[in-house]
Amino acid sequence: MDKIIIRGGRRLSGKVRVHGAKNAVLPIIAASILAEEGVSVIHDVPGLDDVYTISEVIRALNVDVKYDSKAEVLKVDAKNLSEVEAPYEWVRKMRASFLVMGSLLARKGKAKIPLPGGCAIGSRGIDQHLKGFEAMGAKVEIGQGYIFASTDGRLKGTKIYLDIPSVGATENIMMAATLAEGTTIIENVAQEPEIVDLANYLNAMGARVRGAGTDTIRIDGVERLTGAVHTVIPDRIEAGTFMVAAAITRGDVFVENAIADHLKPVVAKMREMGVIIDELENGVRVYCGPELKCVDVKTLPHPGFPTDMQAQFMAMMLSAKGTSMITETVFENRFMHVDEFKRMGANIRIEGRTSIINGEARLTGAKVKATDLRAGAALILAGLIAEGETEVTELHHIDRGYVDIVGKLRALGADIERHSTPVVQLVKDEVSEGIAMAASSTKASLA
Ligand SMILES: CC(=O)N[C@H]1[C@@H](OP(=O)(O)OP(=O)(O)OC[C@H]2O[C@@H](n3ccc(=O)[nH]c3=O)[C@H](O)[C@@H]2O)O[C@H](CO)[C@@H](O)[C@@H]1O
Ligand SMILES: C=C(OP(=O)(O)O)C(=O)O
Repeated sequence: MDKIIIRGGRRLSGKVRVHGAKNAVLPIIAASILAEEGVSVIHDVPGLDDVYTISEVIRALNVDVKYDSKAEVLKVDAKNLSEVEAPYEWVRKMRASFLVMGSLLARKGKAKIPLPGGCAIGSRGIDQHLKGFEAMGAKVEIGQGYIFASTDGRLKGTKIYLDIPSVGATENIMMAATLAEGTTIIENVAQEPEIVDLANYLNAMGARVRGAGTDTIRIDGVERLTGAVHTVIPDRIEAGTFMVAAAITRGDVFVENAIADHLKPVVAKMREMGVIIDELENGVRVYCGPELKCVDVKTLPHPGFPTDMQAQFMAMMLSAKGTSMITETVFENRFMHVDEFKRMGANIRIEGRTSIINGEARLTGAKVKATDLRAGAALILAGLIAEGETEVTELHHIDRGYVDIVGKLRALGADIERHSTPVVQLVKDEVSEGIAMAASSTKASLA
């Protein structure tokens, strides 16, 4: 069993570089299969387990995918796309696999995808995705654990109002609409930077998408799309995680590549806590004095405070003066880290969708498990200030979304190491073109 060991008490300083965004690259890879000809060359693709998973999904559709993990470049040639069924073995590993549905429906007129199911942080419905496809003329059937969608001829452009500004539904419908007949207008859409990045990539492929980043997106359907060159935006959640790492250890860290504009609520709340953040040309410098103040945070769709930073903020609140509160409005079960923090000596109370966090906690190292991706990151952050040794397990969650978090924190001065089983290490070392994909299959079958 892999584990991360942290001995707390070190102040972090130096520079850390943020990788390309997981939540931008996953829909972009799903969109790459829309291209009837030409190769897409996608830069700044992080070597994450989730990237390997979605790559395997599109490979199963007979798409040629090559990943150069050193250069972080992914090449996709989708001209031979022939299959329409995404394999359960990959979809069950990662919900975002469902994002291939819109592209498949648009390009092949049908798609068969296993129901992604719930996950630890919530039930995570897909009704808004399906409502969008149906409004465009698709017939959707659910049975034997699968969703089967089909259309006679092209999808038809129409007006769709989302009941909630779902990130995934916005992306899936956007992709489907690129090849639809006529104009699709989607209202009450998600406005995350990752939506804008997807729209930019689709437009580079020849699509006509306008309004991404606002609450209404208009897509004028085109006949065909071709491969395109694109560079993925930096990961704002990875950036935020390192910003918290700097503040929680009362350190001084330059987070290179962080785009402050994408991090407005995070920056604002950290400043409210007393953290100093200098917005520089190529990143942000984060430092602070010995004392942090308590704050209240409510997670919301963008441009509100991101739910994906909630657990990391809770770790930081444990070291602040006074009582902080977090209200989680996006996912109904995203407080699983609370019990793990308690194992480290935290005093936190949950009342409905709100956590009440008592500050100035004297955290002590303990054996804890990552219950989901960001919970895992938050436990590492807590370990950085805990007295003694913290051991974090269930690292597959963390590997979905952070490239070498241990190496990056160690380079900043943290006392942290990862203990891997030899066979996993062996697989991880396989990095040349194409081999990384095979390695991930091997790794998955070992998981
Ligand atoms: C790969 C990716 O980009 N993942 C992000 C994406 O997830 P994801 O796209 O799954 O998140 P959504 O915005 O769709 O979900 C937000 C909420 O809406 C609900 N919902 C969603 C769709 C639907 O059809 N019906 C429905 O009820 C979900 O259960 C959830 O409670 O946005 C989340 C919210 O910012 C982030 O935490 C995830 O990191
Ligand atoms: C919840 C997350 O991702 P996903 O939607 O891929 O589960 C996340 O990135 O924190």
